[in-house]
Amino acid sequence: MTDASYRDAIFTTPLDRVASFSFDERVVACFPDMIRRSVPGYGQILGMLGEIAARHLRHGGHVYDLGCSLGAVGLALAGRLAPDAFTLTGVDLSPAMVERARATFSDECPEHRIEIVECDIRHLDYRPASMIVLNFTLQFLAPGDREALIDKLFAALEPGGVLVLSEKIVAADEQENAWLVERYHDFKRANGYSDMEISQKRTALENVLVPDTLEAHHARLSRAGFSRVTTWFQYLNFASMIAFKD
Ligand SMILES: C[S@@+](CC[C@H](N)C(=O)[O-])C[C@H]1O[C@@H](n2cnc3c(N)ncnc32)[C@H](O)[C@@H]1O
Ligand SMILES: O=C(O)C(=O)C[C@]1(C(=O)O)C=C[C@@H](O)C=C1
Repeated sequence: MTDASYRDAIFTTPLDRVASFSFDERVVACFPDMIRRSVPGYGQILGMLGEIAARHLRHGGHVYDLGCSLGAVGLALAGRLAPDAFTLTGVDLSPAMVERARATFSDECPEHRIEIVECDIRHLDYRPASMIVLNFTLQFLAPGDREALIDKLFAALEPGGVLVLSEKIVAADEQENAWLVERYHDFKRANGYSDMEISQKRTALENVLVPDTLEAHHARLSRAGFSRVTTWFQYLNFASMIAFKD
């Protein structure tokens, strides 16, 4: 990374009132550490995205990385594919994320054709694309806005294109869900988060990150027109799907 990345200590002190989570400067400063310690399988998903791109991306095709944060998906693709293999547009709404992502790409892979746009992914004018990635981003959109975005992305994809969708998920069965969430909290504890940090972050994410069930994701993708949807990764209550357009 271009700038120093700090250890996530955002919820280490007790707060009288926990504000809603946002991707502000404090989060940006510790984001690489936060996401690796908070998302089970995050590094493995990034590694596999390079392989999926190598397999499914048309040579020279365009990629969208929606909610790109600091550009981890673009970096994974640039690490796996030659500069002439693809062009990529990373999109994020957070100015602090965008600024650092731009600096990272110009420092780390200046030969790759990667641009970062500061924009709401709901309002972007999409050009035809061969691969679209939503790596833990759809979950932050209001539930009522998700279907329209997926429909728009289906329309932007070329025939033969793929959409990769990674999300925190909820299980429809209450007992199953409780077990997954408990083990997820164990995962966070094992990664150095205290009970207080876990509980305050959970409060901060209420109504900000609203997870869907895997079934709801599959149904939405099918309704949009994707001919096949596969859940290729799941680790506790985090999953990644790939949807194919004929
Ligand atoms: C969990 S992070 C994504 C992580 C990133 N994709 C990665 O793999 O490292 C979610 C990102 O989505 C962005 N975001 C949320 N809602 C958005 C929207 N409507 N338009 C654009 N970006 C959005 C946030 O600013 C944040 O950077
Ligand atoms: O910490 C949590 O509970 C999470 O859900 C992790 C999660 C995510 O899934 O996007 C939440 C916010 C941060 O962006 C990083 C990771």
